[in-house]
Amino acid sequence: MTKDLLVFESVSHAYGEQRVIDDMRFTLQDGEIGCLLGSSGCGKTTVLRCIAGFEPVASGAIRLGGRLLAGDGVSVPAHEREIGMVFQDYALFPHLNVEDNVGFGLSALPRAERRARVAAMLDLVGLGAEARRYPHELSGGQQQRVALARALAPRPRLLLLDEPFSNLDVDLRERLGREVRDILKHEGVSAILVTHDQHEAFAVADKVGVMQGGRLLQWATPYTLYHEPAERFVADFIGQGVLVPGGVTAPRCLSMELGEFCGLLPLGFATGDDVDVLLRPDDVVHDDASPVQATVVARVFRGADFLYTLALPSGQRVLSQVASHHDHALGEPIGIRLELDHLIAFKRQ
Ligand SMILES: Nc1ncnc2c1ncn2[C@@H]1O[C@H](COP(=O)(O)OP(=O)(O)OP(=O)(O)O)[C@@H](O)[C@H]1O
Repeated sequence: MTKDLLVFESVSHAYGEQRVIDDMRFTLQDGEIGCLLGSSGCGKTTVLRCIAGFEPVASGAIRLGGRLLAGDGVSVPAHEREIGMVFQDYALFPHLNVEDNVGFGLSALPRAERRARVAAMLDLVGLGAEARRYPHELSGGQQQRVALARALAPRPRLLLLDEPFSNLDVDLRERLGREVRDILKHEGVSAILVTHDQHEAFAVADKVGVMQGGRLLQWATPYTLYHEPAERFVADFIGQGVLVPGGVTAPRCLSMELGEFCGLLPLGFATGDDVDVLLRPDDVVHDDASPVQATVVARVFRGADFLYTLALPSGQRVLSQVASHHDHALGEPIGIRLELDHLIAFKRQ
């Protein structure tokens, strides 16, 4: 049975007059990895700082495992919140070796217990052989693993990770992201990750929250965000796709340049509504037999497939993902059709 761990209840925060978190609500279940995703300055780090206890909340409440951490005149000091943190720049102590870094927060434990916990944490992150090395003798990825081991050692109830992989190169970022997910799941530790990298969010997190200008637009699984974006911004921000114009011609029937589609439009639209329809590259299928032709205006070879940008007769652009043996030149017309199993549409204002 799932249990609420972190509950964010209508939290707002301002730096002076500037409101940077606006009535934000979400719940992280016990054992879940959540991610806050958004572009620079949208307030992600401020949310983490409020959870960690480095910033007060202006209104609302934050609870962890049923305990009120902040709000209603309460503010539990940061060191009493049972929360661990991992930062972008690792923040290791340069004068301590790896095992002393990892054991730093364990001074209350008896010596033997502390040594055992440090050894277990180093094994967990695959750095048992590096225990006596100093941070400057390690690669960036190894340093981040030490930071993770140090944060997990005191058995926090929640781990906060602020852009933990952004100083690493792309390959390592992906690998470490998967590793960190496996480690957190193995230890049963819940976490909140902050990133502006959508691939990272999808690879690591169970739930992702898309933020814009201090607001949380949607908090959902990566699958739901991709297939059922709740707002136009989320549709645009998550994955690749183009919003194309269409009109509702009958109940649940939509007409657009690429044809008429009935039965797929969600409820909530009225005949006569003008809408924008989200078309993902995998919705637009290359088919030589199709009467609908589009012209290749840009192409990116991605190994397994091409991502074509195509112009419809009206000039409207769409993206199409096509298997890589279909090699078409710029300017060439190709047949396309839509293959939709559901429709995402937004009413045009
Ligand atoms: N200590 C501060 N005092 C005043 N304003 C701040 C402070 N920290 C952040 N801000 C402002 O609050 C807003 C949100 O900042 P925050 O760091 O939370 O965003 P972010 O989404 O984490 O951005 P990034 O991805 O660039 O780190 C920004 O406009 C920022 O300029």
